[in-house]
Amino acid sequence: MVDRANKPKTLSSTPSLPPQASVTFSEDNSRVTAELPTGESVEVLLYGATVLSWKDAAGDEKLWLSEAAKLDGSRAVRGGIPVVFPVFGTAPDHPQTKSLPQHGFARTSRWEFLGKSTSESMVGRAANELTVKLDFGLSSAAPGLDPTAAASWPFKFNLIYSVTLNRESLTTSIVATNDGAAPFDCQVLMHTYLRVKDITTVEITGLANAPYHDKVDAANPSKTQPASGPLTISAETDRVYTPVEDAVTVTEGGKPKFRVTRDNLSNVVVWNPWTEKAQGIADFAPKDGFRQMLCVEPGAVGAWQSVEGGDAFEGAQTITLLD
Ligand SMILES: O=P(O)(O)OC[C@H]1O[C@H](O)[C@H](O)[C@@H](O)[C@@H]1O
Repeated sequence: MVDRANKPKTLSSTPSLPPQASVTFSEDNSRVTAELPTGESVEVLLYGATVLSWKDAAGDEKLWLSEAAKLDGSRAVRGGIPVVFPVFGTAPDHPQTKSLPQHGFARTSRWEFLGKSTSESMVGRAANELTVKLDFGLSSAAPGLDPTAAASWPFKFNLIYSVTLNRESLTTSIVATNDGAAPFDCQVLMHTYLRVKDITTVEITGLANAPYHDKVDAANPSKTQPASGPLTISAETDRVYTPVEDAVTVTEGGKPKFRVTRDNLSNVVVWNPWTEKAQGIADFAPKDGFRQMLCVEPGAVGAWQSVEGGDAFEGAQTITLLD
């Protein structure tokens, strides 16, 4: 007699396949959102092509966005990931860019949504992992271009900005093409506001031995990060690093949280306004919100990138979730 309870199980002839999963996607005239079948999501405002939100599968937000951020196109978004182009800060001594407002015009122009693409890979945490890429464009001929740009920066250019989401990471990349004959100089930066729970328990590694420009210490700005020990934040911090290492890691409460890697972006700005500066920033809310944010901003801002007619500058950041 066959002992049915102990009979080895045999595979059925056709293994059951997972249901066809796809990316959920929505678009209106102000923003674009995409959600992976596993729940991770990203939301991008056309104004500035600003990433407003990046959530993991559990719905936990990874970016800090001010409660007073203007999302109506009246000013650059305070939080998320604004795109800085073609100047970081202001450059009163640089003839081409001296008339531009702080951080240029990419973050104050309305970008066009160019489309989405999805791909599947077998690598990573899960087989059949989906990746979604959202592409945005801004050119010198675009109707959404900030009018101050047209008046102050008379170059022919085309920008493609791509936001790529998968289960573990978010990548933002830019291609800045010179469509004219005259060369132009530019700087590029991704002004990422990372969300943390408590800035006093945050440690930043990957900056060892890195020279930096300390914007808070105007009298003595040229410094070098010590060879050992992480960077911690306990006061206003505004530093333009040129890291020696490839990745900057943010840990919180001793646990790795984010790894930020760069492609062709040789600088990393670390910014936290702390108490007084936050008080003075009109769209920064709540005023103690600096405790829940840390800007880690990959960019090419230490020098000018000179782009000849027909050439392009490309750069990217990838933020990987470690927790
Ligand atoms: O107020 P914003 O123009 O958005 O600039 C916010 C901050 O951006 C960067 O991190 C700069 O290094 C800071 O000096 C600046 O204060």
